[in-house]
Amino acid sequence: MFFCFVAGLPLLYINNFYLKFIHRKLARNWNPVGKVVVITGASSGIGESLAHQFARCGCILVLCARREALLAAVSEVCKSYGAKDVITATVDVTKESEITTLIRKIENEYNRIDCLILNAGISMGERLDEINDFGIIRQMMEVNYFGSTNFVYQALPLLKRSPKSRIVVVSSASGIVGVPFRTGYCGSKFALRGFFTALACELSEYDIYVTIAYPGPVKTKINDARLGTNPRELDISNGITSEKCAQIIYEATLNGDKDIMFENLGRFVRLTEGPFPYLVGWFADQTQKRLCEKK
Ligand SMILES: NC(=O)c1ccc[n+]([C@@H]2O[C@H](COP(=O)([O-])OP(=O)(O)OC[C@H]3O[C@@H](n4cnc5c(N)ncnc54)[C@H](O)[C@@H]3O)[C@@H](O)[C@H]2O)c1
Repeated sequence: MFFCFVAGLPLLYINNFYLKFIHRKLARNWNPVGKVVVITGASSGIGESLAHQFARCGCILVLCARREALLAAVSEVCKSYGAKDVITATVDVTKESEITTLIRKIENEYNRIDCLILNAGISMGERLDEINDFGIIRQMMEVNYFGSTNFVYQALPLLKRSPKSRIVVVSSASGIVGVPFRTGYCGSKFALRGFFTALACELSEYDIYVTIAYPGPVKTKINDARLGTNPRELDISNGITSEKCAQIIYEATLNGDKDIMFENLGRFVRLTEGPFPYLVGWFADQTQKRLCEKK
């Protein structure tokens, strides 16, 4: 039995590679020029870099986040980079009515969405028994999970009006492996994986491509807004830049890839999390403890 499994592994690998090839072939011919690209959490970090990346391709950008002044600044840069048009909207993704208003606005202006990038998110840095308000865990789910799932729910009719449209959700490596000090964060990102994997199946008949990105550390200001009374800071100084992260996400979006594992470590974790859960769990535990410094 074991021998059959080991001997069959290369076959499984080749099969998977073949299916990926077919998938990319079907997703092909999606030219970003003039496409309506909606990005949540576009005021800073990965979202801002994604806005720059798509602006350079002459896209029509709809940028949303909560901080109006920052959004306006991102919009100016995008215009100078060649965006065909830029709309900014102050939207808190936890507020259903604000999402609805934006979707109506996009429908009136463009009557379609070609690419929806669900990037808005917040982080945390405390153990569950250090948290003095369970509201933190709820807030994680409200922003990271319900913010993205409600947005895609409301945007679906417009996504269906565009051939081969794209949905991209920015999860995290912590959406594949549980790590300490991040129960709520991991919970929200794991949940995104389940939701969007299922949604990808449902949408295949409409020729809509769903990409889930699982970045490891990225050098952004995400730590500035982490929840908690005295949260630990995850040292992301050795992470990739947000520009690099955006470029990887952009290429996977064009390919219509199902998921994105970022660096070699991420790919290793992906391959080993199923067969070697104790090893991956121990490794994640050690790494997080090393990276998290008490403020
Ligand atoms: N930085 C990392 O190391 C890292 C690693 C993996 C995944 N991620 C994920 O990448 C995404 C972007 O994070 P980032 O690192 O660029 O951090 P960031 O803090 O620079 O960006 C987060 C963005 O989300 C927006 N946002 C937060 N709450 C919101 C709300 N309620 N409504 C609307 N917008 C809201 C912020 O205003 C900001 O524009 C997040 O989903 C995060 O979980 C980050």
